[in-house]
Order: sequence, then C-alpha cells, then structure tokens
Amino acid sequence: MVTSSAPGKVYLFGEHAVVYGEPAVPCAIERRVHVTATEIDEGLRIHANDLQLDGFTVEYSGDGESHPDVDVAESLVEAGMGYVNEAVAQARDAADAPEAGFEISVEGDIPLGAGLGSSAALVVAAIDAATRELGVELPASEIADRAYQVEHEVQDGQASRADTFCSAMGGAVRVEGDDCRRLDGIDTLPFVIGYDGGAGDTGALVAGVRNLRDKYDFAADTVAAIGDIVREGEAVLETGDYERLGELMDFNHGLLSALGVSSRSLDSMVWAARDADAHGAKLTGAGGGGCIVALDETDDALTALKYTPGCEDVFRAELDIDGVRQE
Ligand SMILES: Nc1ncnc2c1ncn2[C@@H]1O[C@H](COP(=O)(O)OP(=O)(O)OP(=O)(O)O)[C@@H](O)[C@H]1O
Ligand SMILES: C[C@@](O)(CCO)CC(=O)[O-]
Ligand SMILES: [Mg+2]
Repeated sequence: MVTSSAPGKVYLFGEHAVVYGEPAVPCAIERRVHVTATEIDEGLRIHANDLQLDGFTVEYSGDGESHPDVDVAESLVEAGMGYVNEAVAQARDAADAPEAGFEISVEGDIPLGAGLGSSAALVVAAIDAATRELGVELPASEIADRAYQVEHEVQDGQASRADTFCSAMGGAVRVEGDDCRRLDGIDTLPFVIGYDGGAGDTGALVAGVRNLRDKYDFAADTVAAIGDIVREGEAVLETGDYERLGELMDFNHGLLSALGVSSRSLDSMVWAARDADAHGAKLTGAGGGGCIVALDETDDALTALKYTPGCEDVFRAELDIDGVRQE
C-alpha cells in the first residue's frame, strides 16, 4: 500500500490566457489531495468520500459501470471516475503492467471545482501512488506530463499544462504552451484565499472566453494583455515588491472580469480584500464561482473576508515548495 499527496494551486497571474499560449504563473499551496493505492488481483475499486458533501463511497469494478451507494449526480461520478481511471491507465503504462488491479482511496482538503486545482492534485497523486505501488518511481517531470495527458483527455481538450505541472513540481512555476519551468528563489508569498462555497464549470467558462475571442478583436487583445501582465509580473516577482505585484493582480482580475468569467460573489470578495488594504486581489482558476486570492501579510483581508456576505470560508495558504511526494 502506498500513499502519495500533491498540492493544489492558485494563479498569481494568467489563467484562461494560458489556454491560448500566453504565459501564466500558478503557485502551489499547502492544501493537498492524498491518494492511497493498493494492488489487487484485477479491476479498479475507488473510494472517494469527498465527492459529495455528505460523503459516499464509489465501488468501481472496471467493467465500465460505477456503483455509487447513494444517489449522486451521474456526471460528478463519471468525472471523478474519469480522472482516476485515466491516472491508473498512465500508471499501468509507465510500469508496463497493463493488467494490474488497484484499490484507490482519495481524500483531500482542496475545495472541488473552485479554482484551486483539485483535479490536477488528484491525478498527480494517483499516478505517483499507483506507479510506486508497482515498484516504479517516476521523476516529477514525467508525472506532470502524464497528468497533463489525463486532464486533456478527461476535459475534452480544454486544459493547459499549468495545473498539473505546478502540482507535480510545487513552488511558483511558469507555463507557456509546452514550455514549463519552476521559478527559483520564490519561497514565500502571503496568500489569503476567499471561497464562496460554489464552483465554476471550467469547460463552459473556457468555451465562453473562446467565443468572445473569436467574435471581437478587442477580446483577443484582452487575452494578449493578460500575457503582458504576466511578463511584467514575473519580473516584479523577482524583486519581492508586493505593492506592484498586487497592482498587477488587480489589473489581471479586471481583464478576467471583462472576459466574463468573474461573478458577483467573486467580485465582492475581491473588493472586500482591497478595501481591507490587501496589496491586490483576483479570482483564481476558471472563475464563475469558487475562490479569490489576495496578497496580504497582515490579518486585515482575512478578517474582512470573514464578515463578507457570500464568502463561506477564508484561509491563509502558504506557498508549498514541495510538489508530489510519498507520505
Ligand atoms: N478529493 C477528491 N475526491 C474525488 N474526486 C476529486 C477530488 N478532488 C478533485 N476531484 C475530481 O476533480 C473534479 C474537480 O475538477 P475541476 O477541474 O472541475 O475543478 P478544480 O480542479 O478544483 O478547479 P480548477 O481546475 O478551476 O483549478 C471533481 O469534480 C472530481 O471529479
Ligand atoms: C481556465 C484555466 O486556464 C485554468 C483552470 O484552473 C484552464 C487551464 O489552464 O487548463
Ligand atoms: Mg481542475
């Protein structure tokens, strides 16, 4: 039996634009998904108690049918199964063990579908745990690559390498198309996260931006301008000037909002953090609902968000220097 974990992430800059080849800077945070893999005779059994708030266990026999023991949205189960199924397929391929059976248990403290990269963390941890259980140790870069193939497959081609690379490697990273690297020397960033309790539909939000971009030149220019913010931002990141980083985060949020991916609750959390003198604040991930990230080393934004209507949870998230690891 092997347990591996992998971190979630926030985007300091660049979500959505990264889908069109602009650079992005996601940062791993100390919130993780843990996956335990045990080799069994055949098939695949999955236990995923976080998939619904009430919790349930899915028994999946590998015959193409799932058997949730309570009534849950079929699409939710299918998506959850899809990520684990494809991650296990990658592990079997990497270990050259096409027939290997697995029992997989998943638990995590990353809210689902909220822009913190829970799907990437799940896939990265699952590939690591399942390959180790088969006696194979993959380098983090290969896990990142295989995890990207999984997200790309399960999300119908709507995925960049950003989430999976960041989760596998940890720290602050830079992703531009297939070019992925860690940003050295960034050990800490004072992130505060506000969560509205909701979720966004990543596929639909990406499709919405694509439509605007096809329809209007100025929407395409907006996506390109996000790329400019990222290039400016990575230079500022090296100087540790939080004031300017925050200014650029604010600008990035404005452009995401123009592209239609913010929401009333995300905007109100962003404004609550700004009113409390955070250096800056923006939505993180696909948007539509879920989380915002603010930059603030004091407790002011944290306290303000606690009392902001529509903000269901608020927490500080340290930058996680570790990527995927065996527990
Ligand atoms: N702890 C978990 N247990 C089971 N399935 C999980 C878990 N964490 C994530 N998942 C799977 O990942 C899906 C969420 O992925 P999705 O890409 O929609 O959101 P996200 O990765 O949390 O946010 P974003 O991609 O915007 O950063 C869940 O619906 C589920 O299928
Ligand atoms: C919206 C998006 O840019 C980030 C989702 O976390 C999609 C992706 O990069 O895969
Ligand atoms: Mg995801």
